[in-house]
Amino acid sequence: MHILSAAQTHELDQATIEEQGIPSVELMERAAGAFAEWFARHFTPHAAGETLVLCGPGNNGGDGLAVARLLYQAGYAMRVALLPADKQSADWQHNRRRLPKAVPVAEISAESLPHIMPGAVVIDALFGTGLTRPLAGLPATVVAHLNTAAARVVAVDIPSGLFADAPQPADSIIVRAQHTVSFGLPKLAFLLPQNAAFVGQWHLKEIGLSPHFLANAATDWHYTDAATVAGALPPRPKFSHKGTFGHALLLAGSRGKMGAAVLSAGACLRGGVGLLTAHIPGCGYDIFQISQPEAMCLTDTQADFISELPELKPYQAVGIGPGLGQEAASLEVLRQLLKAADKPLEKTGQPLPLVIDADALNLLGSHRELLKLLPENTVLTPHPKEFERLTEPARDDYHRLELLRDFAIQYRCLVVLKGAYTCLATPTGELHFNSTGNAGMATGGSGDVLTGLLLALRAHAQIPAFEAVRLGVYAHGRAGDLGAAQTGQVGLVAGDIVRHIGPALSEV
Ligand SMILES: NC(=O)C1=CN([C@@H]2O[C@H](COP(=O)(O)OP(=O)(O)OC[C@H]3O[C@@H](n4cnc5c(N)ncnc54)[C@H](OP(=O)(O)O)[C@@H]3O)[C@@H](O)[C@H]2O)[C@H](O)CC1
Ligand SMILES: [K+]
Repeated sequence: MHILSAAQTHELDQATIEEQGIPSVELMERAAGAFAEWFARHFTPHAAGETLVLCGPGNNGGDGLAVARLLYQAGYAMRVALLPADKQSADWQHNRRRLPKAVPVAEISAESLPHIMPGAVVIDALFGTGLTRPLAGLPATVVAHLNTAAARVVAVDIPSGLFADAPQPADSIIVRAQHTVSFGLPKLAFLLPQNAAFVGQWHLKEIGLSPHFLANAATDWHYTDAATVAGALPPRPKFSHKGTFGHALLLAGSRGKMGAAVLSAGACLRGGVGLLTAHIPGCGYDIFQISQPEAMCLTDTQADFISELPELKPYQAVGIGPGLGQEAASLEVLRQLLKAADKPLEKTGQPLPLVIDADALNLLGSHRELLKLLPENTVLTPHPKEFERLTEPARDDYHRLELLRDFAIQYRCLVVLKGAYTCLATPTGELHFNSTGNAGMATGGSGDVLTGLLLALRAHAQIPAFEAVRLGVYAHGRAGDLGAAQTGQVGLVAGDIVRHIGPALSEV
């Protein structure tokens, strides 16, 4: 699914109206209808009590007026407060006329701000995607008043005061909504941690926007959902054998961190790899062989860390990092691996696929001269702190996305920035935000599981690099969601994610 800029969203509206030959108020009616339907499923008229709709002068306010009418007709007690303006949009005026006389309407002024009881339900329709500057003056006063009222706020399309697609001053006055009911496509702002307190839970409503425009819109921002990855995993042919799905090598573990190697290996096996060999320090032999009998195991001459790179010929992909530690000898192994992997393989003509995680990323961060050795399409899976070590501290979430994109382009690699809405950056500068996963996955070992799964998918000869990573990120999150459905988010551990990789992959 695409993510569009505010300007493109406006073009999308126009394209829909022209293509479908409908008046623009019809599109507003669809949006208001979708909002009212969501509202009615979340609040009974009794639970909502007297509901206040705050309306601005544009089409977001027009949506609010239409919502007030529809909810009034559905039996809700409604009142409306209008922000004064020199000019209101045509569709606003249309819906102002259609508002039943029985709904009380007040004009807002600094002296008469709407009275809001604690716990009251308020629908925020002040500003939407047409916001052109941070709120100031009366609009800012109204929003600050709303934010201190301890109301239950549901935003129409986007919380008022929030830019849909761009950074804004840190002290901007923005509605703090519990829910945001948005139309058509997710807004970039919803996917950034810095906006979570404004957006609350967001819900997407289909309003029949032009599929033709959506398919052809030029954007570097994408949202990976179930439809995106459907069919990405080729069916296993009847006459396949274990060689068909690749032989992966995992370099992982050190004393006290063998669990990372075990979890990562488990995920790789559940990710459908044909064969897995793990190269681990001597101390981990019994632990690893007992807990992962399906994998083969090579032990390093060092007991506590990895100091040797095995012969790479047998392998179709290599993962390095989980539980690795940062010994000087392990750094040398990483250096040798990067050099060896950069030669094109006989079979594919491509460099050996690599997945680099955890301490291997930290080693890259502390020895940045190694970055230029990264073979094309290498997969890096940093969390924001690890990413910062590879680049620089980000000013805000938008700046971090900029750094991420630049890094992926400069080093021609696939960078998976982990977090809620994990973001995959590609060498061509696209950003793909993931839709699956939950806060239960913020637990030790979760990243090791992702590395193992990505390793399995990169070893698969029939899945191109980018598709493999996008699929792996999606399936990892989905496995976490399936796991949390059983354990709850609090009780979820990384092993639960491993156990649900199979079901997650069979869904796609
Ligand atoms: N496809 C869809 O998503 C649909 C969306 N709909 C709804 O329409 C809004 C977008 O409506 P639009 O009229 O473009 O914009 P807004 O309602 O957000 O606001 C525009 C007015 O607000 C003024 N403005 C902008 N910034 C400020 C500010 N900081 N302070 C005060 N006033 C501001 C602006 O005037 P200017 O001064 O900038 O000229 C406009 O008067 C979308 O979010 C949806 O809710 C459709 O209903 C259906 C399809
Ligand atoms: K709004």
